[in-house]
Amino acid sequence: MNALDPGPVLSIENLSIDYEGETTVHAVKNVSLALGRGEILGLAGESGCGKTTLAYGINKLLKPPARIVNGHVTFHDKGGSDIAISDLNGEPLRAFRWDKISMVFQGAMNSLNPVLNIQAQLEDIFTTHRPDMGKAERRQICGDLLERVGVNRNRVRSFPHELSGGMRQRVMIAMAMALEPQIMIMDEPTTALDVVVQREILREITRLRAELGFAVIFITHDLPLLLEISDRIAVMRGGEIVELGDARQVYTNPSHAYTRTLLDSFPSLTGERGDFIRHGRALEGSA
Ligand SMILES: Nc1ncnc2c1ncn2[C@@H]1O[C@H](COP(=O)(O)OP(=O)(O)OP(=O)(O)O)[C@@H](O)[C@H]1O
Repeated sequence: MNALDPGPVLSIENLSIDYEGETTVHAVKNVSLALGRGEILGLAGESGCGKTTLAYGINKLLKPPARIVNGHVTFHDKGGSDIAISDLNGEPLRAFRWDKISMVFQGAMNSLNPVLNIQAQLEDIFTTHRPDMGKAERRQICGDLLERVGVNRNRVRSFPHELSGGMRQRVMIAMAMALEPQIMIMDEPTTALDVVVQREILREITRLRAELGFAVIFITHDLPLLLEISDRIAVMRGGEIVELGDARQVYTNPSHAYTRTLLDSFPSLTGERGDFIRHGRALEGSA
């Protein structure tokens, strides 16, 4: 975090989201949260607790029957201005999404267009959002972006089916990073990948965060993984945040009984296999 600019990059105040129907589901209940600039915030909780609904709510991606029934989400731009995300619509909202906050989802790698090569798909972001950028610069940046996420730049000519799942997910992360957003929301971004590839990508994300300074909201039900990469962890249950604290404190001394239950449900957190967590960056006291 930048010591000269300690303010949050995002504030969520009393956000409540319902799915309206014959029986209304209160999916997110009165959530308040401040995301620090450059912080990795892990959002944990069992299936159905409201994590994805909250992520969509932050970026105004919800569709009916979902409805924000209360609360505000404010983005604090590094330029100093505040943007009320709930008030954005149409073109300003579309521009805001890639530019200031971007998202990567679990199935994101399958959303690449199968008939266009990677170059065309990466370039499209710049032709849309940076129309004044020249072709040569665009091409250069597309290659740079791939290298940044650990994919050889000559892969720009590949089509999605020529890449492994891990590579495609890296391409999606490159796309989400293309405009250097101040926040990246990642919803189970590595769940579909094998453990080795998952770890490599997570290492890449934490390295890039250190290099570029973006904040991350990282969503997963995999608490051990969150303990490894997060500065702070929020635990959701039944639409509410029941615990919010730094990763070490959540691991060693959770304040809510439910967090303990969640921690105990991961056998890898106990015994020798838990070593990797205790030696993790966030838990070494320097976070
Ligand atoms: N389109 C919908 N219509 C009605 N209810 C919905 C809809 N989508 C989600 N819900 C409900 O909202 C609640 C929160 O769901 P959400 O998908 O946000 O949870 P989650 O924590 O992200 O779960 P998972 O880890 O399984 O993705 C759940 O009770 C779910 O059944």
